[in-house]
Amino acid sequence: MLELRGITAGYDTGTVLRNVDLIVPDSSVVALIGPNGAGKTTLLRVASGLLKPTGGQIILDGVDVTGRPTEDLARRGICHVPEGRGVFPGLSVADNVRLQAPPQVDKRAMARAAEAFPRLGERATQLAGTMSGGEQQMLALAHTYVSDPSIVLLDEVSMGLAPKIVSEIFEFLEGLARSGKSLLLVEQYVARALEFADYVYILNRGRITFAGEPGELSESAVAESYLGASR
Ligand SMILES: Nc1ncnc2c1ncn2[C@@H]1O[C@H](COP(=O)(O)OP(=O)(O)OP(=O)(O)O)[C@@H](O)[C@H]1O
Repeated sequence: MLELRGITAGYDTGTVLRNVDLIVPDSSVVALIGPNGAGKTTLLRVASGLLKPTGGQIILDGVDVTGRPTEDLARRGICHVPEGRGVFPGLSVADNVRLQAPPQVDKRAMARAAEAFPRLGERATQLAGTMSGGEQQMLALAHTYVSDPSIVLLDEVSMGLAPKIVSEIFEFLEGLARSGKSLLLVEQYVARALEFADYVYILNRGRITFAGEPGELSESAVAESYLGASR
């Protein structure tokens, strides 16, 4: 279980997150939604250790891991798929997959990636940067299968992709969830994310304005939280 307790964080330009509490229970899907600039990406960066919070704690399976480096959190089972895919465009698909894999699965890494997305298997020698946007996203997502994490942080993984590819990606994520992994999902397709999620948090201007089950959330509450941000 991942617990973010009273997280305050930001950049040189100012504080973005203020006293944020969020829990990702074991084997559950948590959706984090909110308007542009609310701080969703910043919160995922804190959760994976890429950004150190200025206040609060990160508790992973009961251990306080606040301030630990991102490699340490990765070893403890956190896998972050960042916004914008994060593949190495000048390397082949197979080399990208090998780089993502922990040493113990290195030799089986490409076979596992192809199990997750057969299209990657057909394109093992192609340079990642020459693949379509959807294929590059599959490559980034293969990481979540190959490295066998317990908690997966997903930042707008369907962004800018055709509906058919988005469906394929959601099917993959549903498979991950069924296999017992926990997901923390930042997603622009709010309705789809809510359908899939066990719990939902709304973040608005760096504060949590709703935490609960999707069924407790009315459409008007979602709309209000988004519209509220632009006032
Ligand atoms: N590296 C950075 N340096 C300075 N400010 C940043 C940095 N990254 C993000 N910010 C600022 O922090 C605030 C929150 O950004 P963040 O990307 O976390 O929001 P978001 O909810 O993910 O937005 P979006 O839905 O548009 O991706 C914004 O005002 C943004 O300009």
